[in-house]
Amino acid sequence: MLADYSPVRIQARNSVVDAHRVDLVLIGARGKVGSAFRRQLGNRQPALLSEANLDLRLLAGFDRRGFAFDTHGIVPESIDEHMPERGADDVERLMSHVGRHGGVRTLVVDCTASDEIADFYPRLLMGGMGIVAANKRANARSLSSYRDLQHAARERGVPYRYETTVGSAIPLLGPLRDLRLRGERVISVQGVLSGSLSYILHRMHEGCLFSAAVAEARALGYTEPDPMEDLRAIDLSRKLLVLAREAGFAMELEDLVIEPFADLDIASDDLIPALQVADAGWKARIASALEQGERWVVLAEASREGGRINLRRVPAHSSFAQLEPGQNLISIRTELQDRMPLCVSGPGAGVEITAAGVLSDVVAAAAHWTRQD
Ligand SMILES: NC(=O)C1=CN([C@@H]2O[C@H](COP(=O)(O)OP(=O)(O)OC[C@H]3O[C@@H](n4cnc5c(N)ncnc54)[C@H](O)[C@@H]3O)[C@@H](O)[C@H]2O)C=CC1
Ligand SMILES: N[C@@H](CC=O)C(=O)O
Repeated sequence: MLADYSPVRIQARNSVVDAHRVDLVLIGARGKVGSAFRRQLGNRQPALLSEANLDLRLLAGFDRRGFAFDTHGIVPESIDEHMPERGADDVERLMSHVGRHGGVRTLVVDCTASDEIADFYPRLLMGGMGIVAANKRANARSLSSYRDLQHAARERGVPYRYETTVGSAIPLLGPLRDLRLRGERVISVQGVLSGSLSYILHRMHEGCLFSAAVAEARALGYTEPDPMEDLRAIDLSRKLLVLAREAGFAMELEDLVIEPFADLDIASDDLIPALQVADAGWKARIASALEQGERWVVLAEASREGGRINLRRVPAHSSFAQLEPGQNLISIRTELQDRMPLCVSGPGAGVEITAAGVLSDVVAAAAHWTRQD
């Protein structure tokens, strides 16, 4: 289970240098994104050491059921077999323990969809730990708690990155931040921001039934752990809120007008059969749009005045209607890019691509610390 992690010195340009060590604590370690992240981390560790002087060690990993912790570092792929059961209060103990793990820079990587874990962020940042999150919850709370997190990270000089929370691995929040730093005011953002809804609608326009399309999106790892969060546009509203705030709009959830994609009252463990009640209705709506040369898309948009999410019919030749299944497209209008808005596009969901985005954030977070040395 343990890797041989003696202190690492590496050969670089005819001299020997110490690698920059960063310890990782992975939460949601055996979830879909967490597992893919571990595989990718394990594959990249040697190259990151030799090419970027980064010694990224997996110090701890845990999920709802178990945890593993070793000060020497854990081989990322070994967690599946070696994760003793955890007790109810272990998260609290583990977080305190990690906080005391003196001297070494520690980065908490949150691959859960958990409010309980998001509650720890202020303490982690104020305690000098960095955070990389695929979890959207913390940034989608009140504007003041969003700002407090930004402030805590800045004050303590620790990295806080969450690029994958909007548009998966599409570079979106970073470029938005760059626009703001150079003083370019964003006027509005608009786009197809949900990977699962993009996939489901695309498949329905190809003739797939609604319930079957949802089942496919779930099997592909595009949906949230609870797919109803996608269908009710709850996940999408979190994304829009984060995107709007990163664009510089002082936005609260109440400023968004949200039309759920499918507002079914389902309290069943057997979700897919329960969704079949909506199959016929969707079939008719899709047929009617196609007959008129149109397609349905779920658009999310925000400006300083507010935001909205709704299902719309758009001409079949328009950019939003032409997306591949699961693809996102975001158009950003700024003072300097108004007539020709800045557009970014790419896969909006998917386990491997999201894990790759998390790994990019981890590397960027480690590089943030490296620059302070
Ligand atoms: N699948 C995708 O395309 C994308 C996913 N994300 C985000 O990634 C996150 C993870 O998604 P998945 O891997 O699909 O979910 P998942 O359900 O497969 O995994 C979640 C993991 O978190 C753990 N967990 C939940 N609550 C916990 C708690 N209180 N303490 C410790 N562990 C806890 C679970 O045990 C599980 O290991 C979600 O926040 C999702 O929104 C973000 C961008 C894209
Ligand atoms: N459920 C999300 C996945 C990424 O956050 C989506 O459908 O976009």
